[in-house]
Amino acid sequence: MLQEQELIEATQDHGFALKLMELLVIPTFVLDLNGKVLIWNRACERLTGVQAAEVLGTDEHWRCFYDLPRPTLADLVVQGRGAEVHRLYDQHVKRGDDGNNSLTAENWCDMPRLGRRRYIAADASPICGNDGGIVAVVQTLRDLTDEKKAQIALEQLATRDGLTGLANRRCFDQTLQAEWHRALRQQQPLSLLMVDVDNFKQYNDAYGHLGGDECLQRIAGAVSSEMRANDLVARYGGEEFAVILPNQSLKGAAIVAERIRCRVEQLQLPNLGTAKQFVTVSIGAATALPAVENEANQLVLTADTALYRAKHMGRNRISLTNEAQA
Ligand SMILES: Nc1nc2c(ncn2[C@@H]2O[C@H](COP(=O)(O)OP(=O)(O)OP(=O)(O)O)[C@@H](O)[C@H]2O)c(=O)[nH]1
Repeated sequence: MLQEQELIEATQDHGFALKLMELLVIPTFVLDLNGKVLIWNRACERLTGVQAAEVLGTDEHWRCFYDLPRPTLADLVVQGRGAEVHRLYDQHVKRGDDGNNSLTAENWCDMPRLGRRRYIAADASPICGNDGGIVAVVQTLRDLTDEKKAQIALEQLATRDGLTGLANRRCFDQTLQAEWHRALRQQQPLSLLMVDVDNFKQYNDAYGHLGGDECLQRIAGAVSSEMRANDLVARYGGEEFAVILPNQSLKGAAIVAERIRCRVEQLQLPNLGTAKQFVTVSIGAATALPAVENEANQLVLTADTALYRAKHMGRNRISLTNEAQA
């Protein structure tokens, strides 16, 4: 809050507006048309940990926010580079629609002086002179780190399985639909693996439910280790996992499935009393070339049928079904 005495002093000063800006509780800085810092208010000092004396008259203000050189939002306005805002900032970006080239954006900032990242929302607007021409650009900042972290935590809760950290069933359903439609548009195959732990009831009986939980976590790690960037592995339910393999043929899916099967076997988690003596998985694989007349659910059913066959044939194996043959 402005101190009363400071406010009185400010109003008596010719540079009332400038003084007021310096005392604003909102972190604010102002650049001249050469991109040099004219004002760096106290709230901005507090937010960045950088004193005004260090940046005033320089164009080094980016260092207060980033480890590597890049323009701030105000620089984009000064340089007339507003169109680049989409490339330089996270998706939470919009251009000012008031026709005066103002910009609004949010992103994670390194905050080198503080030594910890902060999520900052910024607004940059031109200050115009009497003739309407731009004389400076003002940038205000809001620290939204706590809100952003809360949002990320909520999103995690909504999409992650609590035990394994994998995508949960809800996330799987949404991703499968999205990938199905993408494959339909791009006329690419979509493959799915259903991975089920063998004789897991026996494992639970022998090692207890907590032991069983730990086993599921180890298997989740083994399955994830075989994934590429665009693949999705989810906990489908209980001791069953599902793997979405976009743009993957049945042959490619079979290779991934076999690698997963081997990887779990190599964990050598003892499951005494079973044929193999170790924890193993059975995997059903299916591939579809999506068409408007069929649905993603059919792919799940087909992969499930293949899984059932793998179990029936003795477990610790993979079984393939091309959807067209199902
Ligand atoms: N520890 C633990 N066990 C679970 C969890 N979810 C499901 N299970 C157990 O997984 C077991 C699954 O048993 P079944 O469906 O009979 O299958 P299985 O014994 O693996 O036999 P096959 O699948 O035919 O090889 C049950 O005992 C469930 O209680 C979980 O989150 N943690």
